Amino acid sequence: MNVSLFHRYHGLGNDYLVCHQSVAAQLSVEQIVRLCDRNYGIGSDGLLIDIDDEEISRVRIINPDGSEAEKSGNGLRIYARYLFDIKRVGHQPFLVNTLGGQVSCEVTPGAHQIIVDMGQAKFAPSALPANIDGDEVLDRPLVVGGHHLKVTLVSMGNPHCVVRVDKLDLALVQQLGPLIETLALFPKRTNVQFVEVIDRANISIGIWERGAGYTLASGSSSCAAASAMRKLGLVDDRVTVTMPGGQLAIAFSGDFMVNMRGPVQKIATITLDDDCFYDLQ
Ligand SMILES: N[C@H](CCC[C@H](N)C(=O)O)C(=O)O
Repeated sequence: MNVSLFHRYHGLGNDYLVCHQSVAAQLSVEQIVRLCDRNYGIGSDGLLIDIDDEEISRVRIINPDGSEAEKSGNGLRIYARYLFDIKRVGHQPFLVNTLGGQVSCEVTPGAHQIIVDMGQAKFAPSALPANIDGDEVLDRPLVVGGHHLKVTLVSMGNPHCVVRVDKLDLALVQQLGPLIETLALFPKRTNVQFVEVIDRANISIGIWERGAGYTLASGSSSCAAASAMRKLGLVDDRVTVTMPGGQLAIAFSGDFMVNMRGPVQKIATITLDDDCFYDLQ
């Protein structure tokens, strides 16, 4: 493997490695899983692959379990900052293509606050996909692990099962998250958020990510949770989403078009040693 540079960033403690497609082309899925391992690899909540040989920059989002995600909110803010750092973009808004659709990004002055138009929240179960009839699943009863839940299904390009609770309990997120993620109801699995509505402008969420598990923050989860609460009429058009890792600002326009604004920080540029993969066949 030639010199393999990885750029490590985080958005509210949800961290990603970024690499160029030429580096990723040399990696097997097993090696990407190893890269994301926090003991045997560099450690990360996922890998962002920069595809720069198309008219519009494209990012592939790989979860720590090797599965590919259609979209990532923190991932897109980090990718936008990476493109700014390598001088492919400036402070003018620019388009980025993802598996889950095209988004518009903007790096604000100082490059620590990034704005992403995340596209439209969709409530049809088929958009996730979910094996359930009907146009929408809103505050629907669902029993999981003996707990009687109220769930709303939302797609941000990637799937989300939003559980509304009176009081957020992060231990319950970690207990029920993996059960919900892998329900047969979700043929491509799902991300999971538990949501407590604080008032019409504030929600608190706990996150269990598809293919990544418990994370401190999630941009697409913030968009999905805020959209679900907006759909239920419990919040207005501007919502601050508070997570263990910090806060994101969500704003709605039109028909559930979702705008997200939040921080990104660069941690390090890392040169990977081939020996990291020595014990892999
Ligand atoms: N694990 C997610 C992708 C990353 C989402 C999260 N890190 C974000 O910031 O949106 C999925 O499989 O859909």
